[in-house]
Amino acid sequence: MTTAPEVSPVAPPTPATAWPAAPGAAVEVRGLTHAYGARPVLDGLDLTVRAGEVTALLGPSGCGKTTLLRVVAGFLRPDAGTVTLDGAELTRGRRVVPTAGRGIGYVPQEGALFPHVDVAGNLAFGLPRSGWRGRARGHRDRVAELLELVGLAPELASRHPHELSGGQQQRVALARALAPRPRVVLLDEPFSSLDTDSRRETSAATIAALRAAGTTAVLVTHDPDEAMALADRVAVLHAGKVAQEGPPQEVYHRPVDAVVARALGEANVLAGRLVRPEEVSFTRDPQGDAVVVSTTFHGHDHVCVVRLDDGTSVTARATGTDLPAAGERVRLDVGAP
Ligand SMILES: Nc1ncnc2c1ncn2[C@@H]1O[C@H](COP(=O)(O)OP(=O)(O)OP(=O)(O)O)[C@@H](O)[C@H]1O
Repeated sequence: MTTAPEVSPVAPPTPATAWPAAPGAAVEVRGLTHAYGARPVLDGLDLTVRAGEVTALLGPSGCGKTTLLRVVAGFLRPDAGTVTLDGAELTRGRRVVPTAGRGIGYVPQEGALFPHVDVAGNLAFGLPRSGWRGRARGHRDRVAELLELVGLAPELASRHPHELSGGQQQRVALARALAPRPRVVLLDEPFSSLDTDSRRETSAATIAALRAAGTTAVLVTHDPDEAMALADRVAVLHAGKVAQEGPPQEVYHRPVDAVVARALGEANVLAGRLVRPEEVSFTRDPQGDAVVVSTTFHGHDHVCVVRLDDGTSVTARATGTDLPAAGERVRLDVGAP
């Protein structure tokens, strides 16, 4: 059962309804610990989210990504640790700044929109409530601006959520989260329910909108390709902590351990050295030291599993049409792709 956090408000850092564009903000998470009953999920987790950047949180199902987002958003009170936004503490001991006072937007996987209200109504929900006179006009302008920001046509303002595609719905959910000009937006696997084409298009539009708004973002995903393609930095969660954080290239090519290496994609660990499948090449050779176990076609390339004579299994990526078949002998070379 999920229980509501006991919220003992401390003064929010700034009003959540600030109309002028807020600068990007950095979130600092220190020593965050949370257990559901006796089961620890976060265990002294540290994470820095840099201002104006997109940080992807990557990790397998159940590793605590959503739990971390819920703590940062203020939906869940942690057992221990601190969260600060722009240097202002959001948690202080067992007291927390309420969600509404944090200046943080949240985009869940799906189903975030109010079904009986049109798009304009959904967006208006995220807008500041101050200034009654001229508000309708101001809201109309802002709704148009928000739709443009997320790459949606202005005519969609009068549609209801069920008259939109899944990708369009997620863009409206993002626009609504951006409406009050939050300093940070947290996105919890926002593209997971979309099919491949819509996913690519929606994720690109989402990142473009975040960058245009200059909003700091945390994007939860368990897809390493998505994390590396979309984010400025990637943080890999493992065993309740951030195992490694850094730019995608760095985490991919210089993982701190095999767990991080595998979180970012296929990896071979040979005699203590990490080798990515694209760094392994092989040529047909009856005198070679390995035999092909399987070859799987992936459109852009093939993934080949090859077994060395000492029993070590190695995964390689290969392009071309004349590839050795299962059972053929090959010679392996390891080097830069
Ligand atoms: N309210 C809750 N009560 C008890 N256990 C929970 C609760 N919420 C989450 N958990 C458990 O805590 C662990 C972490 O869950 P969390 O949702 O944070 O993981 P996640 O990394 O976001 O997973 P996914 O990628 O599948 O969404 C899981 O084992 C989950 O079953």
